[in-house]
Amino acid sequence: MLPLLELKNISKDYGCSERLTGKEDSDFHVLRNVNFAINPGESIGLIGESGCGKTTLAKIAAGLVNPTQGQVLYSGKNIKSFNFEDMQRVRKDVQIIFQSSQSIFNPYHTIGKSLRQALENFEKLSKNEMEKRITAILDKVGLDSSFALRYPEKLSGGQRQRANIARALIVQPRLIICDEPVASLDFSIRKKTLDMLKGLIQEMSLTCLFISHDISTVYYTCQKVAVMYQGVMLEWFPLTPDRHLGPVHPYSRSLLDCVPVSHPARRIKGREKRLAEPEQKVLFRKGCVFYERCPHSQPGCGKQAPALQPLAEGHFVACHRYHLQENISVQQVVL
Ligand SMILES: Nc1ncnc2c1ncn2[C@@H]1O[C@H](COP(=O)(O)OP(=O)(O)OP(=O)(O)O)[C@@H](O)[C@H]1O
Repeated sequence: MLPLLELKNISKDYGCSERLTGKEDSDFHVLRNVNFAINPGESIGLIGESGCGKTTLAKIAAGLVNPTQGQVLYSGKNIKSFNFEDMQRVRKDVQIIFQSSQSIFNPYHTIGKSLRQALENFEKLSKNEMEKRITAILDKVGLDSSFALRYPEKLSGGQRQRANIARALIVQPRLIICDEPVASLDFSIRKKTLDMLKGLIQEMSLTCLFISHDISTVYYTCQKVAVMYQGVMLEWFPLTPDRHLGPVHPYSRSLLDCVPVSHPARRIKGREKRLAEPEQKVLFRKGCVFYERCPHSQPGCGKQAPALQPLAEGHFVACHRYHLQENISVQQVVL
């Protein structure tokens, strides 16, 4: 199957002010050789801690930011070769739901006017058709038509995030990128909003890239998970109901350990040690990016970066533990 969206060897550097003075290595490397593909109808979760480059990846995927290196393929075609009309199609087909709905809406426009503007960017509809689309989408996200006449400040955080979801879905996209869509919401409405989003993804047969720092949210909504650390993909694993192994990379497993467990007997001892903060941001170097924080690091890990290699069907991991120590089985390493 041809992926709907594919990122090939994507790197992104943000130049520092020193770059103007000619010091090229002062670039800030946010993404390094990231490969990513999403097939039509798939829901993939992308997890990693704050600042690892998730939003940058999402913006590159949506064509909002250019990568420093690498290619973005939409339906198999490099978007660099796209003309204005082709790019408009990508902008319509790929919509992002950002974490905070606070700054998404113009405070001087009603929700209805903002939704209308989103539609006008891509479709020529009569006034009547537009009003029908607005009422229908508000209804889908659980808001009645009176919300179209309200200003954003008159909505609660949860209602505004629903309106934000309506803004992304009203143009009938093919792929939605949900960038921490419930992180800014109260715990009491997170599950309800996630349920609604999950239902709409199924109902509208959408392809979904779900970004979160919380592995449990992704477990709830996706079929595959990609784990990123400091701009490098460390693991890809499937979330099938009969999964035996789950994630195996030490970083992915430490993310799993962060999920609150109610039963004291099932809590993991030594969690604080495994999740110790790095003393400083690790800049890209030869070895594994997780080397300094890894509870299982060996001298070889600091010298050579591990490649993302297959471990089982649909499961890839970039860790020397699995690929250098060939005499150790995966089960032995994980247990
Ligand atoms: N336009 C920019 N110019 C310079 N640096 C940037 C820019 N955008 C992002 N960064 C930096 O790139 C790094 C990755 O940012 P990004 O927003 O992609 O991370 P993230 O994983 O989405 O974080 P969070 O979960 O907190 O949103 C951060 O250190 C950020 O400061």
